[in-house]
Amino acid sequence: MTVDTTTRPGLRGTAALLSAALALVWRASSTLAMIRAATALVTGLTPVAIAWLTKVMLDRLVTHAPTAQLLGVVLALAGTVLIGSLMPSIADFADVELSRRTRLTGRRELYRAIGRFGGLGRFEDPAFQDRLQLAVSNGPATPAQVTTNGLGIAQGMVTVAGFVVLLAGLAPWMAVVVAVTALPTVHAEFALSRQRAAMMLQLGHAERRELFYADLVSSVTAAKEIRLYGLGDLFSARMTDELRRINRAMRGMDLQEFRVQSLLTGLAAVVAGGGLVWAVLSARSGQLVIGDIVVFTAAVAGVQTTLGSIIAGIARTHQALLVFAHYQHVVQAPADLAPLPDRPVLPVPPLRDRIELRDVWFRYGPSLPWILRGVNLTITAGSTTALVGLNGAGKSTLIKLLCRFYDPTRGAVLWDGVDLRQFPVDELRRRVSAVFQDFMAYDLSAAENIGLGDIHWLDDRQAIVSAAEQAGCHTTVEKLPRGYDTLLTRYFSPEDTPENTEGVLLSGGQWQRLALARSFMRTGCDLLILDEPSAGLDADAEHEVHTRLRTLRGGATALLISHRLSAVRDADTIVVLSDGAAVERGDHATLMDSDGPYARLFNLQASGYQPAVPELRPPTGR
Ligand SMILES: Nc1ncnc2c1ncn2[C@@H]1O[C@H](COP(=O)(O)OP(=O)(O)OP(=O)(O)O)[C@@H](O)[C@H]1O
Repeated sequence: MTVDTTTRPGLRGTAALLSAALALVWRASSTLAMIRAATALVTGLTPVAIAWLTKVMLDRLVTHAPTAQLLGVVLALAGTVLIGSLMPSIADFADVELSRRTRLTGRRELYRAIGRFGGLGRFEDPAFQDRLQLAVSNGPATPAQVTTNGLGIAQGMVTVAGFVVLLAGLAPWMAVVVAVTALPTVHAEFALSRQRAAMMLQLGHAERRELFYADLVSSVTAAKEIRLYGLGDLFSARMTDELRRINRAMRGMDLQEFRVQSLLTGLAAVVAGGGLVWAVLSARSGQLVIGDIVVFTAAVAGVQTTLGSIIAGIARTHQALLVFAHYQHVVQAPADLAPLPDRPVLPVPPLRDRIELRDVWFRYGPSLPWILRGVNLTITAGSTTALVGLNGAGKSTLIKLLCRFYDPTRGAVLWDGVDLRQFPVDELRRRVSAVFQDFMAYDLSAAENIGLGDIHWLDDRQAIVSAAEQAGCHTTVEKLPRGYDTLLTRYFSPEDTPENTEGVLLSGGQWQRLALARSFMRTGCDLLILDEPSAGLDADAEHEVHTRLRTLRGGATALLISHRLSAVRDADTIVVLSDGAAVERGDHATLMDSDGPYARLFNLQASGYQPAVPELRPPTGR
């Protein structure tokens, strides 16, 4: 794991984080923020006013002041107590509501930022995932925590300032002693908050693993294998191990905090006790009157308690800011797909001529092996190109580059001669439709599962039905209990139909047809990519999909990946990818004549032995 610099952001960094957190709260609700600030000011002044009014009342009582004056101060005292006791409820309400609204705004801005990540690289970076996890789980709550704690600090400062003024009138040295004893507390609290924030980041990794095992044990997707292979206990044990590790780290931190707090409380008690002895002795010698002792005691206790809470508030704010730093890191992350320097950004024109991969080299990380090694490949506009090759040859990787989920490590992908990096990525993707090998099965209705292929037509039932017809799944969907409105999951239940509360699960091949229908929603796209579109289809369906592909793609350029070579023999061009390079290309007849790797694989499948994965061997014993 990389060392995290956000645990020590420095003074300027802290100030920037603070203003960003406060700005987020202000965006969430400026009115509530102002109400909360007002309650902090009033609450801060209340204890000082009470102490002072108590002193005045006692002095008037001792000096036998007129009843009206005495009652006046009693009424003022009662009014102050009343206002003071109302403030916490108002502050609590404002805090909770402000926190709710800030979380909403924070989450919205965070997910908008995540949506702006154009590529996939960040999602595969464990260090970034740790930050992301922290940003998602705790980040949006931190600005409200910063504000509440910040106002608590301001409120405490008002109280301390008031008490120090009162205390300085009686014993200036005591004000100095109380302030000096606060210094070790400040230091200790800062150190603790830094440690806690660093621990949270480190635990993020363990928490993700714990969540991973917890999800596995309770997920319907994993339920079959877990039961068949008897993995439940293993995964539960791993989950509890992670949880134990997390608890151990947190317990260690709590204990350390407990020890430091106890020491500091002891120090404060010694100072307060010493002060009280002095005050009592001074009163006996006539230097102080009874009201002075009340003010003195209230001021020492008030200053110490409030200083304690100010310091704890600063530490909590500091810690919340350190967590907020991860949120900011994610929200402000620069574009992960950098445009080409010194080249203009261009609108994406409709594909007229060809897509070309020119000497493309690619690896998923600097320390990972090369997956594509100098691929040169031309995909002619309006034609069907099939990409074939053994498992791991790099076929899916190549289409990920075409969709610009990653940029080539070396070389370029050109769209009618223009480097893909010169196009706005969203615009490029609007010209592409795809069925990925690991396509999504959404826990939504059948109509939505198809309509998501083009959200502009999400509510257009006619467009959805027509896409389903093209993919050959219209009849299947129509026969579902609620037709296109049937929920394709048993994870949720339909909200509006109490008499029919169960969703329906589809078979693998049926899901694949739905994914195909989803890709057909995007009519008028320039490039249609089908990565193993027929792997889960029965023989009839496979034949139908491939024979109809020419009409289905409606003039678009098609790129087809399949292990069933009979399915791609009609393609205009077949490209064989081997070990990260395009080793053969041509139409079926040409490649068969040349008797190379394609012909060998084709003959192997045609001979009756038709594995979907040609090189797959039966597992050997260990
Ligand atoms: N996100 C990733 N991070 C790191 N390595 C990856 C990633 N995705 C794929 N690889 C590696 O890249 C290589 C090529 O994978 P790819 O999925 O492109 O092969 P393929 O030709 O589509 O294989 P198959 O026929 O099995 O689908 C594999 O060795 C795989 O381990």
